[in-house]
Amino acid sequence: MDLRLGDNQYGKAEVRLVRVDRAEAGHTVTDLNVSTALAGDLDATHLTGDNSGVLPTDTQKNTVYAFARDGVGEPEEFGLRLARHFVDTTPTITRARVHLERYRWERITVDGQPAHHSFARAAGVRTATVTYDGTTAWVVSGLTDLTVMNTTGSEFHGFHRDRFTTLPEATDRILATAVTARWRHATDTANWAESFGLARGALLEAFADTHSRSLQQTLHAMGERVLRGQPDLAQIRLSLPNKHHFLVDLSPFDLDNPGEVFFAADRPYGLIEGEVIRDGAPDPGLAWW
Ligand SMILES: O=c1[nH]c(=O)c2[nH]c(=O)[nH]c2[nH]1
Repeated sequence: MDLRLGDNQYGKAEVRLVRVDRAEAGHTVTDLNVSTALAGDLDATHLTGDNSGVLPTDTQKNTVYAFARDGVGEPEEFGLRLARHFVDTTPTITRARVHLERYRWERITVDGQPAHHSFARAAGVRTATVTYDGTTAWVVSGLTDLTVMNTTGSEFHGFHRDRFTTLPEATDRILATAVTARWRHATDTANWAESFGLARGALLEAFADTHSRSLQQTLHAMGERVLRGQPDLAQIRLSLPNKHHFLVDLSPFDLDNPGEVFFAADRPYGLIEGEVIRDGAPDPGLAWW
């Protein structure tokens, strides 16, 4: 035969799970979007329609909800529980990948007091991807949609010019981006909450205190700051859309514009992506991304 079945995986995408912990002192909300992807000996279903080795995606969804009955914990923990369960209990499945997004709900304050059971959805999403192959569990933590802006301290000049280049050299511009970052842990045990807090803080601090000559340079500084702060992190990848802010020409109205009035464009946008890797970090194999 000149054709063969290539790589494949299957699972339930975007299982929306909200868990309420009803402590007397105050409720807490865990709001997740969970996606499962299983791989293994699945030739039969593709080639002959024999589904005896297929754990239905409906069952995978049910497992997410059933496991949540005991509590969810940190996204990495919940992902590890699920991934290990699918591989360790399903004969045909040799690899499970569980991707989680956790949405933020902040407690509302009433007359200076934290509300008992009222929350407002906050910006920014925490992410985790766990991949387990029956032996090793790879854990990647991250965040997305963390929108940040520096109103000065950003330059972009000295770039290559050709006959299509019109961009003026900028010695003082707005730098804004919505950070997507994923960092890979060298181990499958960690204080996930603390590690996430440190990484998020490092990203924000590096963005704020790096005098930027390009978003590429800022990206590298952000990645470096995260890895320097946590020796157990092996690798970080960043994807940074350059949210351009163009100074509006007010001269038709006989007005100057000393860097105060901007047009915030939403597209197109520069998309700057890159990674920082620690020398000697274990090979992530298929787990990365
Ligand atoms: O920080 C930047 N990097 C670029 O590569 C680029 N290209 C561009 O047009 N503006 C910018 N800004």
